[in-house]
Amino acid sequence: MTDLSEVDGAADVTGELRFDDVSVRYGGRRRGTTVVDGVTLTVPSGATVGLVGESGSGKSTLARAAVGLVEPSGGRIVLDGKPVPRPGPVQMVFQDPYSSLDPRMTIGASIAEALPRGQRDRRGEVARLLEQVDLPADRAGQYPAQLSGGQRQRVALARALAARPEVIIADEITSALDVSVQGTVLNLVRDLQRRMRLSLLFISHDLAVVRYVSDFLAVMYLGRIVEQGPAADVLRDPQHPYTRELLAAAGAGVPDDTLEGEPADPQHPPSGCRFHPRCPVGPLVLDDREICHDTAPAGTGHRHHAACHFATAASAPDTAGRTG
Ligand SMILES: Nc1ncnc2c1ncn2[C@@H]1O[C@H](COP(=O)(O)OP(=O)(O)OP(=O)(O)O)[C@@H](O)[C@H]1O
Repeated sequence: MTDLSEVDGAADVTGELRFDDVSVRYGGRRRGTTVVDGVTLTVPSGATVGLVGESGSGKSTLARAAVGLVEPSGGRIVLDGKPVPRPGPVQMVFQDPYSSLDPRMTIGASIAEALPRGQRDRRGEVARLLEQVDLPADRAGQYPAQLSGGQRQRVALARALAARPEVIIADEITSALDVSVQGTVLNLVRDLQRRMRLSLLFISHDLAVVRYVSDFLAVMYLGRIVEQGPAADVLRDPQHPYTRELLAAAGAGVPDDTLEGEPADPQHPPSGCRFHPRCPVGPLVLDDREICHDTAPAGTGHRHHAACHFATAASAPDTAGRTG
């Protein structure tokens, strides 16, 4: 069984971010809600992992846990096998560049603030960072309100790069942007990731966007990873019924929040397989869906694996009764 962490093989690689059986609970032990539930996921060094799933599936919460904005209630998050140092090597870029930049600070000051202590020639370094995100150095004297949404997101990226990160977590970074600039920001992120050999966890509900940048894909549903693997494999041969739904919706240009079935409610997650109330596959292969109703499928974490009792059911209907 190959874990994504083994993909690169080399032991001395840096920038490998690993979520190891991570859970996050909001609202206290008794009455709280577990919105991330036992997630195991690796962002291999220098690779891009796309994390998809509908709104509320826990993607942002997982990301926030990686940068210390929320505390996991279980499991651990490690960078190259050690607890993630703060601040520094793991940087997050958020959906809304308006709220992530201080409106009272010039662009240059915002970026300079994120530079490591002891950085020499701070002005020159800010200019270099602006250049890296395709902005002229004279923008440094301007304020966020003087920039377009796309330009502000470039500044947010420059600010993240200022900290000399090994890993960038990009959470819906193109969703709030005008459609006309989404492509250029996406290209920029992809180019920077490759050029600087960054590890990138790229979060989006939009599969069309994610497939464009990702080496690996992870699909999240109600706090759990339901499928993960090399992007090409997952896209060519999706194993989980939810992944297939997402792909079909993306192919038809349908927003994922219009998928059929009961909306997922993290406060009352279904028993067994969390997807079972919406699943089109269980009833096809089994007279009753007892196993789907009663038993959570084994988690993912393998080279290409889906957490479904009938993972290959759509492509091989004769697997009825299989419980793997
Ligand atoms: N600070 C919080 N306190 C309580 N519940 C929260 C908090 N933040 C998020 N949640 C809940 O946790 C669940 C997961 O939210 P999260 O934002 O991680 O999902 P997501 O997949 O990123 O969705 P979206 O794309 O809409 O942000 C949701 O039900 C949300 O309402």
